[in-house]
Amino acid sequence: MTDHNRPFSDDERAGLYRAIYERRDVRSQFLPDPIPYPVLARLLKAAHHAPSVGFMQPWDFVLIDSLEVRQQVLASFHEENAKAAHNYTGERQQTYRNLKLQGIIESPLNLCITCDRSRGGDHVLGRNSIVEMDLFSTCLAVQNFWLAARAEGIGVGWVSILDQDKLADILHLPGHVYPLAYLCVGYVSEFLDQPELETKGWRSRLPLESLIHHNTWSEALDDQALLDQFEK
Ligand SMILES: Cc1cc2c(cc1C)N(C[C@H](O)[C@H](O)[C@H](O)COP(=O)(O)O)c1[nH]c(=O)[nH]c(=O)c1N2
Repeated sequence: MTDHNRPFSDDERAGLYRAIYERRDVRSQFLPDPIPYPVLARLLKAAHHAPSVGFMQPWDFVLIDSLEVRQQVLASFHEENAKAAHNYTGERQQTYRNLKLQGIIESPLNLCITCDRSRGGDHVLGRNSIVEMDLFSTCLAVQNFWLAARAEGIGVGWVSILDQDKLADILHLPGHVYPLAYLCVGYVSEFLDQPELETKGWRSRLPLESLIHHNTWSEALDDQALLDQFEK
């Protein structure tokens, strides 16, 4: 057996699940400490090892530490967030307005993970029928980055309340490059034990049992032995 085929030890497995369960979207708890380059390099390498359709690797990583650039992005956030608040009324709108939904300036590093839709030419293996597969691949790079960051004690917050075209302009992205994820990145004072939207009463985690279907969408899972596992 080659070394990389060895089974995960209990500790290794526990570490992976810990990163998954204790990863958080961070917006309020950023510390200003810079991320050392060896650590940042490990995170980017983890992102770059995500799966991608046809091994397209459509991502690029735009590292943003300029205050001026971040202020421009923040201005777009404020504009879009003001519009978003109008989707709600009354108490719900007040709750929305009280949510902190970005840490663009407080985090020492912003990172835009982009998707180059033309990488690999016109015919990418596996993207023949469903052309969004490059976007989905880039999301997986985001998740790898996010989980690796959690294992390094670094928080990540995804900010999507932005005007996509303005963001592309601010970052000088060419037309074929899509700004897929705008992330705030930095060490944190703490990781919350639940999603902030849950603690603030916005929305709760759905029961997993209610999301599992059997063979087709219209049939709920009725395998009690499996359902019992989710109680544990
Ligand atoms: C594609 C996408 C886009 C966004 C997010 C996530 C994802 C996946 N999230 C974070 C989101 O609110 C958070 O993941 C959930 O509330 C669950 O919390 P945890 O990530 O488990 O802490 C997010 N959070 C925020 O404060 N502002 C935002 O604009 C966004 N946008």
